[in-house]
Order: sequence, then structure tokens, then C-alpha cells
Amino acid sequence: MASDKISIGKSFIRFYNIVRLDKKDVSVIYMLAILAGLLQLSVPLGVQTIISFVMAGSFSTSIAVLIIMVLLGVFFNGLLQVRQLQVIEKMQQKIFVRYSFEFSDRLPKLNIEKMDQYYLPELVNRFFDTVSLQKGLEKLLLDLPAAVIQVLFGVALLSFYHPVFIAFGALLLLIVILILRLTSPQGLASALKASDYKYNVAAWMEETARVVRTLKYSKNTSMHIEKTDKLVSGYLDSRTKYFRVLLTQFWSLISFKVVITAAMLLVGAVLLVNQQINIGQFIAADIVILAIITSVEKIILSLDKVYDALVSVEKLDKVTNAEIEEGGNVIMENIDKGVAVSFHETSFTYPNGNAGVSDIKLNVPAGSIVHIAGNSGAGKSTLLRLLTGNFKKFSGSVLIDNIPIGNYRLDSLRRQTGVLLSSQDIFQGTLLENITLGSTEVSMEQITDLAAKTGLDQYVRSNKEGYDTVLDPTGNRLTNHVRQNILLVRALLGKHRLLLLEEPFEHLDSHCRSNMIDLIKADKNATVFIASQDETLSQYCNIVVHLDKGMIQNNPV
Ligand SMILES: Nc1ncnc2c1ncn2[C@@H]1O[C@H](COP(=O)(O)OP(=O)(O)OP(=O)(O)O)[C@@H](O)[C@H]1O
Repeated sequence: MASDKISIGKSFIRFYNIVRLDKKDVSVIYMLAILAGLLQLSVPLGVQTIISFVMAGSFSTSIAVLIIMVLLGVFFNGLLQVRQLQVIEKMQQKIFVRYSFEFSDRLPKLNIEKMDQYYLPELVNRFFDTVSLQKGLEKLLLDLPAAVIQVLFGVALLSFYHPVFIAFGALLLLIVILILRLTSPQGLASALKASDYKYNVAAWMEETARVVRTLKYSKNTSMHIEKTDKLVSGYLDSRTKYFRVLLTQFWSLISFKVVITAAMLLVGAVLLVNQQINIGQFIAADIVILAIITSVEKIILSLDKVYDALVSVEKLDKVTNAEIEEGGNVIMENIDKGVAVSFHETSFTYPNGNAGVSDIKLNVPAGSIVHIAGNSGAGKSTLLRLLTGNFKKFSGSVLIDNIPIGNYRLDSLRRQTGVLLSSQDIFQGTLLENITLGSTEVSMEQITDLAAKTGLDQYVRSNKEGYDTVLDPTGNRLTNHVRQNILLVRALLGKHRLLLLEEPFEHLDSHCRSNMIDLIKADKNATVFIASQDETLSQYCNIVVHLDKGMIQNNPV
């Protein structure tokens, strides 16, 4: 997926929106960081006092007390850091849990109209960015604030030694802000680009794996390697650009260190010679300065992790902020009667400009069986998909029981609709899970009854695990016949007022086919749409619609 332009400000806001959910934990972290920053100062202050005592030649118990206090400061500082780590660990675990559930809750609800252009299994790769986010969280919430606090406290402490240090503090902040402002937007943009290429490489690997048999039997082509080469080159280019930004930041840091160290040593030495500060203050000031430089170094060196974290937020956002489908508020009645369906001058064009159906005018009384006939590409499945409530951007109207389909609550519409579309598939799970999709509303008796009628019972009998047999993803190891049977039983199971079936009898033998036709004809409480190129089905249906290039060609009766 191509990267959108992002700004560092917006990325930080997105990141903030994530950590906002754990406001309490974050405030604990900051409290601890401030305390740790204060405790850190106890070291130079303690050292300064100890040196003053030593210089004055008065070694007394107060020095021992001071040494103990400095050690206690160091110990409590460590203790606070452990506590911070614990809080961060909790937040990291929460991030994983939250994204797991958000992804799995959102995916089935995604607006198909918008997401049709994406290959969703590839989009889901972005889930791995939770790990980068977890790592980045530590840097962004722990190391960075701690470093910033230490710099601020250090500068504040220095200014007590001599006002000249206030100017030093201001200069230091200015330089750091300048480095960040000049390099960060570029850093983030190039990190995002590199990440895009990383996903493109992964997507191509997945695609290679998916069609591995096709490639295996290809006539000696190296197309997959050439494509990989192109994508990897793109990755390397953007990664090099990214690294150049990091190098710029690092060089700025080195220059910064040299200048500040030189300035501080000079200023410190002059102040010491002029006896404006004593030797204890001079050493303490140097310790503080070293701590400040180390903190600034930490800030600059952790910038790549910061970029990674912000990029992760952007990537995860592709799924967590993707548009989800919305329905209305009308609840479809749960009664034993098919629905009446009518299309009024309905046209639908796919987002890529492909015409799906045009100017459909059709009235289907409740309980009818409709055959939608037509060649491949005629618009049969588009017409069925309009009745699933997936598409919103059609012109004209689609009414169910005289109510626009968009007015129905999607869950109630779906509960009353049995669907077998060619886009549906087997997933990795047991045979029973594949049939019921976890619904507890259907009885085992209904399942076995349907299995007997479709012929699926033979497959159940031939596997010693029966309904607990685990099917592999995409049902590759199943025969087309069994696969179709499973999808058919899934669609027909339970109560439904509307049945949408696309090529339902494909791969079924004539016995099962006539069983199914009888079953569908006997169901007086459903309106059935069968999309099929098989012209012979028309004889079993009350209404026949001939589609060609998305338009009805006959006068449906
Ligand atoms: N997801 C999609 N995105 C873009 N165009 C699509 C999409 N699905 C179908 N189309 C296009 O819409 C038109 C109608 O396709 P549709 O699948 O409805 O026909 P069909 O009669 O069901 O064909 P088949 O019998 O081969 O399934 C075709 O031009 C097709 O290329």
C-alpha cells in the first residue's frame, strides 16, 4: 500500500491517542521519571559537599553520612527505574492485547467497497508493527522523558553555580531543538518509505508462497527473483536515505558534544581561576554537564526508535482506522416469511471504474425463487452483493420489504440472510466451525440433516475425526465437491428470509443437485436468488433475469 504523506505532529498525536488510553500508567511513569531526575542530582551535590569537606581537611562522620545518602540516592534511582520498567511492561502487554482484539473485531466489519482494492491478508501484516510499537514505547515514554527531565534539571542546577550557565542551558536547548526540527520530518518520511518497501517485499513473498505451485511448474522463468530484486532495491534506496538522516543527526551530536565540552571546560576553568566557584562546585558542575551530554546523546541516539514507533502507529492505523461498514437502525423482523425485494433503476460502479450493474428494475415478491442468468462478467454476483448490504454507493434504490436496504441494521440483515458467494472460503478450523461459524443457534440435527442431503455426510463418515476434522486454510486438500458442500450447508443452515446463492450446484453430482433443488423449492419461508450460468436452473425458478454487461436483457417473469 502506498504511503500517505504524514507529518511528525500528526504522528505524535496518533501516538498520544494510543497512550492516552493508559493515562494513569503514563502519569506514574512521569512521576517516577521526575523523582529519578531529582535523585540523580543528589550525586553531584553529594560529591560537591564531600569534596568541600575533604578540601577543608575535615573528615568527620558527616562525610560518612553523606556518602551513605549518595549511595541511597543511587539505589532509589535504580528502584524507580525498575518500577518504570514494570509499568511499561504492563502497557506493552496491553498494546498487544488491544491491537489483537481491534484487528479481529474490525476485519470482518471493514467497508468492502473501500477495502476491495486491498489484499486483506497482506494488509494484516501490519499487525507485526505492534512489536515495534512496544519497543518504541519504552524509548518514547521511558528513555526520552527521563533524558529530557535530566537535561532540564541539570541546566537548572547549573544555573545556581553561576548565571553564565543559564546562557549555556538556553544555547543547549536551542541546539537540540534545531537538530530535531531540521532532521525529524525527513527522518520520519524516509523511515515510512523504507517500511512501505519492507511490506511490499513481504507481500511479494506471501504471493510467491500462495502461487508456489504455479511458479514451480513455470517454464524456467526468474520473474519472482526479478520482482524481488526490484522491491529490495527500493527498500535499500529508502533505507540508505533514512540512514543518511540518522548520520546527519549523529554528526550534529558529535559537533554539539565537542563545542559544549570545550565551552564548559573553558568557562568552568575561568570561573575556578577567578575563584567565582570552588573546586567542589567545578567538579560537580562537570558531573552535571557530563550527565546532560549523556542525556542529549540518548535523545539523539534513540531517534531511530522514535521514528520506528511513529511509523508503527501509522501502519497499524491502516487497519484500526480503516473505514468500517455502517448500517441503519431498522431491525429486520424475524418471521417465517421470505422478503420482498425490489430494485429501482439501480446502478453500481466499482471504485476502479468497472461497471457492475446498470439500470436494474426488478420486483421480486416474497417467497420467490429467482434465477439470475448470464455469462461470466454479466454482473450476476454484483447483483447478489447489492443484497448483502456491502455496497452503499449505488444509484437508484434497493428495497427489502419496501425499506431501503441501507436502513437495516447490518447484523439483523445478515442474521436473516443465507449467503454463498464465490468470494467465500474455507478457513483453518474444524469442519463444524466451518459450517456453523461458531453460531450456537443451529442444532446438530439440522446440520446432519443438511449434510445428508448435500452428500457431505460421506466426507464426515470417511474421516475418523468426523465434524472435528481440521480443514486447512483455503480447503486445498478437499475435493471441489466437498468444499462446495461445506459452503452450501453453511449458507442453508438455520433460519433465513433471504438466500443468496452463487453457482451453488457447481461440482455437485446430479443426485445431490436435485436434492438441493427440492430443498430450496420446499422452503416457502425464504426468497431465493440463484446466480448461475446454468440455463437449466430456470425451469425451477419463478423469476428468470438475463443479465448482459450489467443490464437486464429480458422482461423478468
Ligand atoms: N471487486 C471488483 N472490483 C472491480 N470490478 C469488479 C469487481 N467484481 C466484479 N467486477 C467487475 O464487475 C463486472 C461484473 O462482474 P460480476 O462478478 O458481477 O459478474 P458475474 O456475472 O458474476 O461473473 P462470473 O460468473 O464470472 O462470476 C465485471 O466487469 C467485473 O470485472
